[in-house]
Amino acid sequence: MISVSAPGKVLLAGGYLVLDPAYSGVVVSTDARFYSLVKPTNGTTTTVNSPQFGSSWEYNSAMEQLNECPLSHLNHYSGPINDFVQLALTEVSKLISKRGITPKGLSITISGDNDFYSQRAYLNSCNLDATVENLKKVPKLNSDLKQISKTGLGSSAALITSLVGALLAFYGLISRDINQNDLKLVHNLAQYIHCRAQGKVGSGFDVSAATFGSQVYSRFDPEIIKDVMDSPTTGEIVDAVISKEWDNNVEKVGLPYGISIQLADIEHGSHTPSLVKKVHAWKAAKPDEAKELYAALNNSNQGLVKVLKALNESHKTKREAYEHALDTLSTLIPQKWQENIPANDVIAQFDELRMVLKSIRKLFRELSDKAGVPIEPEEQTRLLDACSKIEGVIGGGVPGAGGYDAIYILTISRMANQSHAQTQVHKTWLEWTELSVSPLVCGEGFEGLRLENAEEISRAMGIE
Ligand SMILES: Nc1ncnc2c1ncn2[C@@H]1O[C@H](COP(=O)(O)OP(=O)(O)OP(=O)(O)O)[C@@H](O)[C@H]1O
Ligand SMILES: C[C@@](O)(CCOP(=O)(O)O)CC(=O)O
Repeated sequence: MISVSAPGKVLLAGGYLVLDPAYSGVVVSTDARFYSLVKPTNGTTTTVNSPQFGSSWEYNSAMEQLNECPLSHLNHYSGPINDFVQLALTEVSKLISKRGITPKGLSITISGDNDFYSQRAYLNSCNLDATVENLKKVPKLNSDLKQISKTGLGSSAALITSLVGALLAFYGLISRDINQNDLKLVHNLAQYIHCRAQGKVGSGFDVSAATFGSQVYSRFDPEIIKDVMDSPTTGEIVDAVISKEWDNNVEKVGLPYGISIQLADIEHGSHTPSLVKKVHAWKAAKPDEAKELYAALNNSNQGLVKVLKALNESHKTKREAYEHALDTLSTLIPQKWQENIPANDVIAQFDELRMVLKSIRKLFRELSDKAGVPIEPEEQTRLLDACSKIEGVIGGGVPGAGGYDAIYILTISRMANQSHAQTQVHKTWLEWTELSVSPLVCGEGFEGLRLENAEEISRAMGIE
């Protein structure tokens, strides 16, 4: 028995730009994770159980036979066909057969931490407000969801990455201590499967975060997988694609010590592909204007990378000044920070972070105006502005493609306890009436793919 997990993601900066290899994005991996548990059975069938979807999918035979009758789906006894799961199984089975391994009968269970799915309906049914305290009381890996509504953490990318990782580890194609080469293999295979399952080649930052954790990401060349997107594949083809030289770039950078991320799911929601389509239409119609705005956004995004690195470095080399900055700024409203800069250069770095987040938001609003797309809609502006007036709040924004989906806020908070800033941000959300704002419990996880204690995960999933 083996269990492998992969985290969710929040794209702090780089929405739209990250689709172009010339630009990079800053992505934070969450401590909300997706878990895949793989158990050998004596039989020849492969069963995948998803307690959260209330579904099981049974495949007609051992994975090697699936290989002979690709994608056949004999006994689908509860729930609709799950293209994401099915594609992961078939493509992995082709690869392991090609590498000379005989597949076994398996029982697989997949579950995501509660934050991947909105718990609103569940809390409502228990007459509870959407507060972090109440969310913490929801049973782990809640399978009593009243409806499946995603919160934007990238459930499908984390699901595919954890499943691919678990199967490759089970069959010994990656080692159990998961080294860099193993991560590359999982990344390439999961990225290819995820693109194929989605029917499009996105930037892939979600699979990259699920594999490598928090990072500065620039994308791979879509040409690497373009040819195999629609055509039938064999083990040879899958192996050739994942063995290519992928040119994606991953630089590990996380949130500096003492900074935590607060996430909220906004009930309204937006359809990401429509936003992307409209932005691209504007870009095609006004190439010069778009070039200029993308350059400015890139400048701010790079500024974010630079200041995150500088703060991480200061935490190592100027510990005392760093701790002093945390103590000072956690009690001040952001607008007062600049007055304290002369006394402490780490405060200047925190203030720079505040300014760079503001400038990214400003440029996203400009993009909203110019492209006629609500990337930071006015309702979100009002909510973010209200949060940005709280002591100890650094700033925030709309993650990923923006829209009405979600917001993130960075606060000064030492890890262990709930800081004043966090409490006030959550209070603001609970009392907010213009939009329905529901907090997520997770924070940054930093880590990517991880081998889990299979017994513990099995117990948490309620499996004997
Ligand atoms: N617990 C689960 N069990 C089975 N399948 C799941 C589970 N969670 C997600 N999936 C699969 O992932 C699909 C959702 O993928 P989709 O790309 O629409 O969402 P997403 O990855 O959450 O997107 P976003 O980037 O907005 O967070 C579902 O239709 C299902 O096939
Ligand atoms: C707009 C885009 O750059 C970001 C989408 O991010 P999200 O799914 O909204 O977190 C698209 C992409 O990178 O695939």
